[in-house]
Amino acid sequence: MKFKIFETYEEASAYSAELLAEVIRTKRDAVLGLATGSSPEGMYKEIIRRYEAGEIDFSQVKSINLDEYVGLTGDHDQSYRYFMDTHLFNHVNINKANTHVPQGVGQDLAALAKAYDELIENLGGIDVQVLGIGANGHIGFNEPEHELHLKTHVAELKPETIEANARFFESRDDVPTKAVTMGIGAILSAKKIILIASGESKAEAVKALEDDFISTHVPATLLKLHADVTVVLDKEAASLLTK
Ligand SMILES: O=P(O)(O)OC[C@H]1O[C@](O)(CO)[C@@H](O)[C@@H]1O
Repeated sequence: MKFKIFETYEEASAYSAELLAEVIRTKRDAVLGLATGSSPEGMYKEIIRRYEAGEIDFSQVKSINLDEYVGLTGDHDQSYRYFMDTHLFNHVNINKANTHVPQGVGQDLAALAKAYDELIENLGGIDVQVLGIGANGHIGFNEPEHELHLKTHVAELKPETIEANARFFESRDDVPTKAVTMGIGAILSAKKIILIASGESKAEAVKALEDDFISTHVPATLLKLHADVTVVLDKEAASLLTK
């Protein structure tokens, strides 16, 4: 695991954008595993800037997102499909048919989850997976538990996650209590992983990435088992690191 620490969130975002751009430069039809939330927002801004400067071509790129709230359709302004459209896809020349976000609405979410894992396989796997991290150490919506799922599944959100994400909704009661999320297996099968964290609220979870343990109670620590993870931090998120 490599730690890259920057003075500001903007610098960290520019660095993450460069890592992602590098993957696309190397492989025009790369499969990007993408994340939502506030952590990667700055990276998407920088990616759009680079696209507008003619530095990145998305015409062959495919994307697969980590998660989606159960109960929200893609046109809901807090759905992760809506986030991806408005923060990235609507601004670059990606073919929308090549962008994938789990469906949070449907008769049989378990069947849809199974189909999502098949889709990842059919795409040929994920070339680079972008991740944020929850203050409780979650990645995607793989929340701290005794056991974690390898495959895409419906997850119950922890009260602290509902609390943290309430800032995006009108009230806490509007925050969905469940989400469909890729499992730890798909995340760890990505060839390369970029984890972005910003702000003091993430410092403790980030510290767990440095310590010598893995635990399903801090899901992000399982990333230590992966050979190519870059953790991109601003100085506040890095404030408890000893290195
Ligand atoms: O980046 P944020 O908004 O702090 O959220 C942390 C993580 O938790 C999630 O909300 C759940 O996947 C992600 O979207 C994000 O990476």
